[in-house]
Amino acid sequence: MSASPTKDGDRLQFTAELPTGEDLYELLPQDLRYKDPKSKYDALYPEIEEVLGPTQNFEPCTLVWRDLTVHVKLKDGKQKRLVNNVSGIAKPGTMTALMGPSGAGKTTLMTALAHRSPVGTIVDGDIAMNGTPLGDFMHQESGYMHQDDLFVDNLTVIEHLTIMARLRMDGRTSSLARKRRVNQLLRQLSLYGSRFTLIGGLDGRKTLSGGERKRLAFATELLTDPGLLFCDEPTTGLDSSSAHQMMSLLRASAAQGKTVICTIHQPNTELMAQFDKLVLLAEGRVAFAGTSTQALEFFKSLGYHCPLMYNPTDYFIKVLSLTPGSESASRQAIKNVCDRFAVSDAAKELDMEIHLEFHLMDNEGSIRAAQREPHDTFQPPFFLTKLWWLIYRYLLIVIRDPRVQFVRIIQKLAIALTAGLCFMGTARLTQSGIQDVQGALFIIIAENTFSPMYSVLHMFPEEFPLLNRELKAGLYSAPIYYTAKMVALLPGLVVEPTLFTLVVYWIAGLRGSLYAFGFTVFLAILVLNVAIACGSFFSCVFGSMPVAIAYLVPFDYALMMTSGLFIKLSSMPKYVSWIRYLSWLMYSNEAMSIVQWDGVQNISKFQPYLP
Ligand SMILES: Nc1ncnc2c1ncn2[C@@H]1O[C@H](COP(=O)(O)OP(=O)(O)OP(=O)(O)O)[C@@H](O)[C@H]1O
Repeated sequence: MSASPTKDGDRLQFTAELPTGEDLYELLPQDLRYKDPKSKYDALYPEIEEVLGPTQNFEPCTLVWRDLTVHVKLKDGKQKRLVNNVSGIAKPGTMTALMGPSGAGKTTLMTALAHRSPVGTIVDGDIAMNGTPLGDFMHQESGYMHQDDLFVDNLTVIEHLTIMARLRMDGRTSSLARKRRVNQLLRQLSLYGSRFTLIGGLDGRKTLSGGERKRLAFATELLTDPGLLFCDEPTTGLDSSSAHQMMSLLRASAAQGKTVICTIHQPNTELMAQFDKLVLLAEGRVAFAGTSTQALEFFKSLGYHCPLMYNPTDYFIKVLSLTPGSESASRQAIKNVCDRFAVSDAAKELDMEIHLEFHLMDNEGSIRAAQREPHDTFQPPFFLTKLWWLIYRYLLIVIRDPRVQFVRIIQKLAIALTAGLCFMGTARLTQSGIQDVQGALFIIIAENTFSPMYSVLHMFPEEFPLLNRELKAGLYSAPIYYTAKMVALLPGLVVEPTLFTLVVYWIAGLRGSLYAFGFTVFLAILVLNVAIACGSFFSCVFGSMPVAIAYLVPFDYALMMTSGLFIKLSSMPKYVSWIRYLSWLMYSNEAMSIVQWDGVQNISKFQPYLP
C-alpha cells in the first residue's frame, strides 16, 4: 500500500490511495502506541491490524451531491421543504460532520444521501457515488448507523453478528470468511469479552452498556466492509469516554480510507478535532462548509466573534438557532449567514470541486460503469438461507424466554382442568347430554380461538421498528419474515391445543374412539393456527394494540354469533348470515359435532356414555 498524506492542521488528509502502517501509527490513540519508538512500526503493526483490520476489501467512495432539495408530502396534500438547495462532497479517508440546531435538516439530508429516505419523501437534485447516480445498491455499498440502535434483545452479541453476517454478506462468502469477519469485528470494536452477553438480557442478567450497544450497531454496519459510512448521532447518550472511543473507531475507519459522514450534536472540542470537515445546516440550508478553523474565520467576518473559552461548535449552533420570542429576527440573521456563505470563496471552491466531479462523471461515466459496476457484483444470500437464519433467530427468542412458555402451558392446563371438571360425567347420550357435549366442544374451540388471537396482537407492533428497518435494508422480504416467525411458533401452536384438548376431552368423557379423539385434536390445532393468523392480521393492519383490539372485539363477536351455537343459522337474516362463511368457529363446531354424533341414530333410550 502507498499513501500520499498531506497535512491540514493536525489532521492527515488522504487522497484516493490507502495509508501505510506508518501513517496509521500517527493516528492511533496515545495508549495504543508502542513504547519503544525505534521498533514502533514493526511491533505495532499487529495492534494497528487489531484496530483497523488487516484486510481492506472496500472500494474508496466519493459521494457528491448538487442542488439537493428534499420535500415531504403533508396530509393536507401540501409539500413541506426540509432541505433547500444543498450541495457538497465527501471524499475517501475523510470524516464530515453535519451539524446544526435541532430541526435544521441534518437527518433528512443524511438519509437522502444514503438513499434511505422514508416513504413520502421527494428528493430532487443530483447525488452520485463514485460517478454512479444513487440507487438501491447503496444498501450494500454503504453502512448506516441509526441514532436509536434496535436489536433482538434475547440474542447474544455473537449470535446477533453471526445472523447478520448470514443475512447481509454476499451469498458466495465462505463460512470461514464470515466467521473471521465476525471475530475481527468483535476484537476491533472491543466486544470480544462481551460476545456471550445477551444484548438486552432477562431477569437482570448482565446486559450491554450504551457504548457497547453503539459499537455493536457499528459492527453490524461494518460486516460488509462498506467504503461509505453514515452515522446518525453516534455519540448521543454516551458518556465522554464511550463517546471518545466511538469517535476513535470512526476516525480509524476514515484512516483506512473510508468515507465517514456523521450528524452530531454539539461535540466538545476534542471530538470536533476528529472531523476533517464541518457542514453547518440551518433551516434546511448550508450555513457553512469547510474546516472548523475556516468556520471561525467565516463567522468572524460576519461579525460573530466566538468568545474565548467558548466551544466554537456551541457558538455556531447558538448563532444559527431560532431565539424564542424573536423568531423572525433570528430567521433573517440565519438567512443572512446562508446567503453570505453561498457567495463566499469557500462556497465557490466547493462548487468547482463538485462541478468537476459531475463533469468527470458525465465524461467518464460509461467507462467507470463498465469498469466497476459494484452493485452488480453483490449476490444476496439465497432465500432459503435467509429463511433458515430467521427461523433460528425467532426460535432462540422463544427458547430464551422459557418462563413465558411455562406460564402459558400451566395456564392452559388449569383452564382445561376447570372446564373438564365442570363437564365431568355430563357427556351422555340423552337429550340433556347433547347440550353438554356441544358445550364441551365449544369450550375447546373458544379456548383455542380467543386467548391465542389476542395474545399475538402485541407481537407485530413491538417488532415493527426493527422489521421496517431490516425490510428497507433489503435483508429479507415480508413473506420470508412471516414464514420464519410462524415456523418458530409452530411447536407451541401444536403443543398447546393438543394438551388442552387432551385434558378436557378425557375428563368430560367425550366419544372414546381414537379416531374421534385424534380428529378433535387435529381440528383444535387448525382452529388455533387460524386464530393466530387472524390475530396477526389485525396486529399488522392496525399497527398498535389498542386500535387492533378496538376492531377485533366486534369481529370476534360476529364470528361467535355465526358459529351455529347461539342462533339457528338458517333462520338468520340474509344480510348477516353470510358472515358464517368467515367463521372458523362455525366450521370447526360443525366438524367436531359430526365426529361426536356420527352414527348415532337414536337418543330416546338412556345410554350412560357416547358410543
Ligand atoms: N415527515 C415529515 N413531515 C413533516 N415534517 C417533517 C417530516 N420529517 C421531518 N420533518 C421536519 O423537518 C425538519 C428537519 O428534520 P430533521 O429530522 O432532518 O432535523 P435534524 O436536524 O436531524 O433534527 P435533530 O437534531 O433534532 O434530530 C424538522 O423541522 C422536522 O420537524
